[in-house]
Amino acid sequence: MLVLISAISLAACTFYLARNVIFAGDRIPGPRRLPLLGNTLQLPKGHFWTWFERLYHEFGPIVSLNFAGDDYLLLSHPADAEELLVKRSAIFSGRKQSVFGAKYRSNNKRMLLLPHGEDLKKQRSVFKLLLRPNALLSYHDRIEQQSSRLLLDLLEGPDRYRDHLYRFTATLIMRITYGTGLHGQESDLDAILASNQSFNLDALPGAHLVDTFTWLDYLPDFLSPWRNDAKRKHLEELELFQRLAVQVKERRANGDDSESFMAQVWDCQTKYDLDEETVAYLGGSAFEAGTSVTACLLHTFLLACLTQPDVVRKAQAELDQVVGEDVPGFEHMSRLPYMHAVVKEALRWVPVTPLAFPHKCDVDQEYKGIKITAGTFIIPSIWNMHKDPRNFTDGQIFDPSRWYNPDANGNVKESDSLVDGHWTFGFGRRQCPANYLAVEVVWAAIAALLWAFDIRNSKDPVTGQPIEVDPTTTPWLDGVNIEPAPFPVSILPRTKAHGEKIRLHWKAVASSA
Ligand code: HEM
Repeated sequence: MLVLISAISLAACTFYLARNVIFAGDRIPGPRRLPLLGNTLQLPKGHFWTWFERLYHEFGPIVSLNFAGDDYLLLSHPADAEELLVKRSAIFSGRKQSVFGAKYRSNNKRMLLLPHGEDLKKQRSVFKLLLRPNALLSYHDRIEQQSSRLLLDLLEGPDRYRDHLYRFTATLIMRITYGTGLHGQESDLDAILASNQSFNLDALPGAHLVDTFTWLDYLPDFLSPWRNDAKRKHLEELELFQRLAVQVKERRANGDDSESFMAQVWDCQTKYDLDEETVAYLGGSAFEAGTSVTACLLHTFLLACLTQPDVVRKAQAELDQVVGEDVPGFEHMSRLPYMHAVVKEALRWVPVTPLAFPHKCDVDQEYKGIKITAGTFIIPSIWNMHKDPRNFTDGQIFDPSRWYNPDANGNVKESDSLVDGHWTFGFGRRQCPANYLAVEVVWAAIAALLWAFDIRNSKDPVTGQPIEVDPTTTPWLDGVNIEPAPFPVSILPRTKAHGEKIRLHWKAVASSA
C-alpha cells in the first residue's frame, strides 16, 4: 500500500512541477506560484475579496491563480463574466466535485454543488418555477408578519440586533419552505441551522485533505475515518430534510391546502421526475442557501445607515409621506421610489457574496487569445465589479441617488427591477435561483426598519460622544457570505407612537404567524 501511495504522490508531484514550473512561461498574468502549492500560501487568512481587489489592480481584469493544483481565473470586468459565464454558460456552469461535501455528505443531491447536467437543470427549473415573481404573492403575508416580529424583537432588545436578524431570516425561510404548521418547529429550526453551519465549515477550501488529494478516496474505509464522518452527516441531514418534507406531504393529504415551497415541490414531483431524496434536498437547499446570506446583507445595511444619516432621513421622509402611520407593506412598494433606490444600493454597496461561488469550465475554451483548459475554475469578483469606477462612480460610498429614477408620476418605473443593474446574484445558469424572493424579503425588512427606527451611532456612556464606526477599518466576518463583526449602533423607535404601533401591529398579525 505504501509503495502505491508513494508512486501516486510522485506522479502527482511530477505533474504539478511540469505544469507550474517548467511550462510557466506563457501564463496569463498573476502572482508567482510555488511548485505544488501554487498560490495557496499567499491566500490571506480572511478578507479574500480585498486580496482579489489588489490582484485586479496589479495584474488586470483576468488573473491566473493556482490553489493546490487547481487552476483558477479571477474575473473583474463584467463584460468578461457576461461572455464566459452567461453567453457560454453551457460550458462554464460546473462546480468543483468535492469528495467530502458533494459526493459523500450530499450524495450528489445538493444544488449548490451539483455539476452542470440534467440533475442541476431539474432542480433549478423547480426553483425558478416556484419562486418566479408572480408566484411570490402567496408569501407576502409571511414576509410582512416576520418583518413585524423583527421590529418587535429590535424594540425589546436592540443590543441583540444580529441575533434578531438571523432569527428573522431563518424563521421566515423555514415558513416559506415548509409552511407554518410544523410540529416542534423551534427545535427543527435549531437542527436545520446546526446542519447548515456544519455544512458551511465542511465546504471551506482546505477543510478536508481528500478534496486536495482526491486519490485519498481510493483508500479503504479503515484508513479513511473522514468518509464515515461525511456519510454520517449525510444520513443525519437527510433524515431531517425528509422528515420536514414528509410532514408537508401528510398535511396536504389531510386537507391542509396552505401554500409552501415544499407543498408545490410535491405537486411537481412527477412532472420533473424527482426522487424522494432530491425532494428533501430541495427544501434543505432553500433553507441553507437563503438564511445566512439575507441576514448578512441586512446586517451590512445597518452599517450603511451609520455612514449616511442623510439617506436614512430622506427615506423616512418618503415613508412618512406615502405610508404615514402604518407599517409599510408590499402595497406601498411601487409608490416608494427612494426606498427602491436604497434597497438596490444595499444590494450593491457590499455584495454579500463578494466572489459568488466558483464556476467550473467543462470543455477547453479560447477567449481573448487565452487558452482556458477544462477543469479551470472561474471566480467572478462581484466586489471588484461593484467598486470599479468604470461601473459605479465613488463605489465605496453608499449612495442610493445613483439608482433614483422614478417615472413621470413619481412612482417606481415598471421596468426598474431590484434584481437588475448589479451582479449581486451571480451569473448565468448558476445565478441565484431565488433572486426575486430575496429582493422582496430585503425590501420588506429595510422598509420596516427605516419606518420604525432611528439607526444612529451609539454614544460613549462616559463622554456622551458618538462612537464612530468606519466600514473600511471595521472587522468583517467572512466565509462565502460576508458581514461586519457586530458594531455599536443605536436602534431606537423614531417616536413613542412608532413604538406603540410596533406592538399593536405584531399583536394584530401574530395569530396568523
Ligand atoms: C440577498 C439575498 C441573496 C443573495 C445576495 C444571493 C446570492 C447568491 C449568489 C451570488 C449565488 C451564486 C451564484 C453563482 O454561482 O454565480 C447564489 C446561489 C444560490 N442561492 Fe442565493 N442569494 C440570496 C438569497 C437566496 C435565497 C433566499 C435562497 C433560497 C430561498 C437562495 C438560494 C440559492 C441557491 C439554491 C443557490 C445555488 C444555485 C446553484 O448553484 O445553481 N438564495 N445566491
